[in-house]
Amino acid sequence: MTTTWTAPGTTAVAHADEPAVRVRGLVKRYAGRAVVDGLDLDVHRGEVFALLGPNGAGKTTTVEILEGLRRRDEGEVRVLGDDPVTGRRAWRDRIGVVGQSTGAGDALTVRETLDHFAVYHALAEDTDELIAAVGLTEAAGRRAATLSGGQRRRLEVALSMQGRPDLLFLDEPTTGLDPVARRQFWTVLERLRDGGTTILLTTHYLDEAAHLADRVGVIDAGRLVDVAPPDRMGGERRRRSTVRWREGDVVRTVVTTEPAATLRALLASAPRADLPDLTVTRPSLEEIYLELVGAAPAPADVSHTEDEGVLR
Ligand SMILES: Nc1ncnc2c1ncn2[C@@H]1O[C@H](COP(=O)(O)OP(=O)(O)OP(=O)(O)O)[C@@H](O)[C@H]1O
Repeated sequence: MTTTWTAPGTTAVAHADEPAVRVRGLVKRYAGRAVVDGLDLDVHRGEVFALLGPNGAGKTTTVEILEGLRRRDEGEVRVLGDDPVTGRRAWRDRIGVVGQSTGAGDALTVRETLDHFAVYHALAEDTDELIAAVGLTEAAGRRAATLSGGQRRRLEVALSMQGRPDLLFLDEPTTGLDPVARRQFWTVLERLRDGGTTILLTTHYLDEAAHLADRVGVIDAGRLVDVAPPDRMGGERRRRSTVRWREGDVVRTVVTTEPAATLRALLASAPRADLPDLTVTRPSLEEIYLELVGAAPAPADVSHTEDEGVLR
């Protein structure tokens, strides 16, 4: 697996300053209920963007609207400069899609599957190169039905790359894969990104978002509630540190935006005291995410304690 993939459009982009995806005020209703509710989103060319959010938040609905598979009720959507509703074959060929369920037939081998689907593309990529790019060379002669979950996902990615897309959509690409297969899969995606392909993926794995994404968007109840690089997600909340130590059997905690000052005060107040189990931690992406989607206590809970540096 040494091939670096190069998306052809990256060398001849017509509107280089236009984002790959631009969404404004997107609304989708089912039975009168808005499941996407005024969503704004930009995905820049060449970036990996991860969409996170609880079950039912509207991720798949949004992505399928961008792919042209579902119709929107309101809002503006531009994908590679075109409206997906009117996108023609040339536009569709610039887009790769990996959905939640597989579309690959089981009776054909990996190589036969790729050859079979090649006819759907105006300019299909060479089958052996695709197989090498996703690391399936050893399994090229095996029937799709006998592939493991991870190998199957690779085959789907190979299929999605067949038209040499500029933009790749992946809906929960690593769900069900074991930790080793997930990391191998990340390598495939990183190679695509390095070749210039823009990637929009949805995931429930925060470590996946943190590892792969240039930017993460959190969607909740059909709206984007935060967008940032993974290490800056949560804005001010991110700056909160928790200083924790043990006094006898009691664990003491201070939540503060100035951990150095807290540590100095602590040491000054008890110069000879030991501070067993002392730790200073920042909120993880998972903690920030849980707060953003309302599944963890809001930061207001601790801000009073933070300001006063009260031990509790
Ligand atoms: N065809 C449909 N008809 C009616 N309701 C739908 C339809 N498709 C989706 N929904 C509803 O829209 C909401 C958003 O669904 P969507 O699949 O976009 O969520 P999601 O964020 O992708 O969730 P998950 O993480 O579980 O995949 C859900 O309440 C779902 O039940």
